[in-house]
Amino acid sequence: MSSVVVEGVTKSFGSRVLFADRSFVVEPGQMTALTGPSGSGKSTLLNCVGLLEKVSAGSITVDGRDITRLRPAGARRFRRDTLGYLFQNYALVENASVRANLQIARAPGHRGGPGLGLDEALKRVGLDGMEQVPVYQLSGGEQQRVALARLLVKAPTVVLADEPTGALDQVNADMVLDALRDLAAGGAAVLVATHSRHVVDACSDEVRIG
Ligand SMILES: Nc1ncnc2c1ncn2[C@@H]1O[C@H](COP(=O)(O)OP(=O)(O)OP(=O)(O)O)[C@@H](O)[C@H]1O
Repeated sequence: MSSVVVEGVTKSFGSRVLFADRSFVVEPGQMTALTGPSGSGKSTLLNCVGLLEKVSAGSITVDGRDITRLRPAGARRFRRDTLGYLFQNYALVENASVRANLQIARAPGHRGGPGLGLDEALKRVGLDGMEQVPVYQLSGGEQQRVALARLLVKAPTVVLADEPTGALDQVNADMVLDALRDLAAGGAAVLVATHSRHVVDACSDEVRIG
């Protein structure tokens, strides 16, 4: 179980301050919506928690460790063992099969929950029978569902989702929200950047920036 403690975080690009002195906590079991106008820095803040961007000031503590101070090897371990993400570009290996993309999620040493088996996860997202298909042959919505299945297999203790229902129809959007809620119910700390009221309503609380 991991809580994410964001304390006094500021992010600037050059002289432009995107957000300043932001503090909030996402507890294990909580699904928090991150909202704010377009350009306010929601994706950037998720990227800071995912260690894809550096904070300009402040700390982000997970399991009592300030992850903004991790060296590259520690950052890699954090991403591999603790973090799961559902971003707009899906971050899948396009030439590999659906099954291979899910197998990567269970790297040795990961510290997530028990997670779903591969077959169960594929069934859950409606992609059973497609294990051998290379990802590049799938539609955008199907790729999004592979990324979701990968999260369910990994069962990470910190989950970051960036506009996870943006490109999906209602049925698939609800599938994504149900899965994220299940991860939270299993003890994950889930942070979801969104403009959608429907997504905010599915969350247990809301942090606004901008
Ligand atoms: N590497 C970078 N260098 C300079 N500016 C950047 C960089 N990354 C993001 N920005 C700027 O920071 C601002 C915030 O972007 P971000 O994508 O975090 O906003 P957002 O709140 O997620 O927006 P949206 O709701 O439209 O997705 C944007 O104006 C963007 O151009």
